[in-house]
Amino acid sequence: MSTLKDLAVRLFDAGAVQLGDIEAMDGRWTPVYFDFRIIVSHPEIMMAVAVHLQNLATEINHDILCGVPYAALPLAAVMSVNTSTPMIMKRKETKQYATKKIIEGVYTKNQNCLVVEDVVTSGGSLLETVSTLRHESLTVTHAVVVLDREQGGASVLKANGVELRPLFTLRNLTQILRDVDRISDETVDVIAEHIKVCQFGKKDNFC
Ligand SMILES: O=C(O)c1cc(=O)[nH]c(=O)n1[C@@H]1O[C@H](COP(=O)(O)O)[C@@H](O)[C@H]1O
Repeated sequence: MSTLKDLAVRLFDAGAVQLGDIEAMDGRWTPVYFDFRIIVSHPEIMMAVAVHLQNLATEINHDILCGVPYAALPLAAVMSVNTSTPMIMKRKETKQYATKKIIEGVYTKNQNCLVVEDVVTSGGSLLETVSTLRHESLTVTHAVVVLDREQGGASVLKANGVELRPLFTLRNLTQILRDVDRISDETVDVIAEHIKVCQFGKKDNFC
């Protein structure tokens, strides 16, 4: 299995990391944006990310997997097949005809559902999925994610009974990329400052 350091470099070289003044979700700005959707075009990277997430998942009691739509759906699917763990899919909107479902797949009340996500910033997207799953009487206590941007999402999730297990944090990922000369010291500093001033769930944040 590739190391996390190898994986970070492969993600960067595949174009998953964008630097600059970038508009992220909900009109917020960031000096670095991670687009992990590109891994659908790189099966070997997809497999490596899924296997690393599976390893995190072995320490968490779960019966079923659910990826946050859409970026984490293929990741959850690969994990499901690799580990023979059933998966369900949360729709973005309730289907308007026939089954009228919000969740696709088979599940039963009180099953432990492990949520899979690509990026956590404020924790909002993940929480939305958790709340739908809980509404369907599934138990959710943990989420595995590729990247925790360390901008308050983990605390928000913890306050809502969800423990986050990330493969990377924004600081350790930027440090890895600095160590292999993919990014400059200046970029590391800009990102560190962004993490400091843009904290969700806090009063004085500048996001
Ligand atoms: O908008 C973001 O904050 C974001 C930053 C980033 O580097 N990569 C990224 O994919 N995102 C998007 O932001 C979502 C997570 O943001 P939160 O809902 O604030 O946790 C992800 O599911 C992505 O849609």
